[in-house]
Amino acid sequence: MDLVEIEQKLKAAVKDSEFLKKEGEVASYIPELENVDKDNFGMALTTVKGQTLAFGDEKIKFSIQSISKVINLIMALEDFGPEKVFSKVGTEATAYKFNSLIPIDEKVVNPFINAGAITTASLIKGGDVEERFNRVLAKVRELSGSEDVIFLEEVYNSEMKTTDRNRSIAYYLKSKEIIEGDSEEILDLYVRNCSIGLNVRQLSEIGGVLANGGRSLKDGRQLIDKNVVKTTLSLMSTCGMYEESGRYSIEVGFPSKSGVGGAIIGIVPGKCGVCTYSPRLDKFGNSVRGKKVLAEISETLNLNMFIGGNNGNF
Ligand SMILES: NC(=O)CC[C@H](N)C(=O)O
Repeated sequence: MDLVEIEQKLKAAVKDSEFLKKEGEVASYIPELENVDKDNFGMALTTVKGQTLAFGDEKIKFSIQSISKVINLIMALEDFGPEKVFSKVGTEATAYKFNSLIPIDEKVVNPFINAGAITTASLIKGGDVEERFNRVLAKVRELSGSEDVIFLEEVYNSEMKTTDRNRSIAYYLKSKEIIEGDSEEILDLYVRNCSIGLNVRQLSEIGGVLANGGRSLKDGRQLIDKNVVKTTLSLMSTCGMYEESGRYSIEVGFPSKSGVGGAIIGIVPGKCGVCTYSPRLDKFGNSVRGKKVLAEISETLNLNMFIGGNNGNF
């Protein structure tokens, strides 16, 4: 399939999803997240050859929110290795909401709920919060191949004022000795990471690197260790879409991660990264229109990992 054909299929999927334009609600528990045009829609796809196609509101920057959980995990694994990381967070899915305290026992059930990502944030090396956050920003810039990744201060301030639930999670994790260090600082880093601002093109480039076994799309340099990529993508496919992960996997069939800002990043190993942005969410916190578009292109572009046959012909 050539790029022109891919482009046609993407456009068709966007058009076919138009009937969902008003479906779902924008997240309001972080007040600043309501401050967007609810009908925005953008998408991008980046092949492992480094070609990117982008449509719609492709220039609009939104907060990465829970997609930062992927970055937290990658950095924790690189900084401390799997043994330490998986002594603190597990590898199994949960039926509880992303901000629940229930899936915390000896460890947190997985790294893709808030408690898990607060834990992995605690395993990102650096001196103070500033230094650690700068490392995270540098990583996102490197992976997206773009310096124009920003910190959305209004989103950060808005969440910091309303983040009682995450604050209680951080203190609870400290009381269980799952995290070490200052709970407030770890919470601060977690929320800063959620407030990173970028667009669909930049996120799909990150997806492209993950689809390329962690190698740069520009010069083939290994930007993320291969084993870290393997672990991250496995967990995304089983836990990336919260308590909807199983259903989503049936319908879409490749590792993905969503955020309450309205974005979804998807990775089709060996083929492409893809990103949708549409801020209206379902009750689980996943973008309604994003899911529909990804389900359609999974079929029309043969991206479903669980279907063999003609799947290699991307
Ligand atoms: N699901 C999400 O995107 C959650 C991220 C958000 N910053 C929170 O902690 O609640």
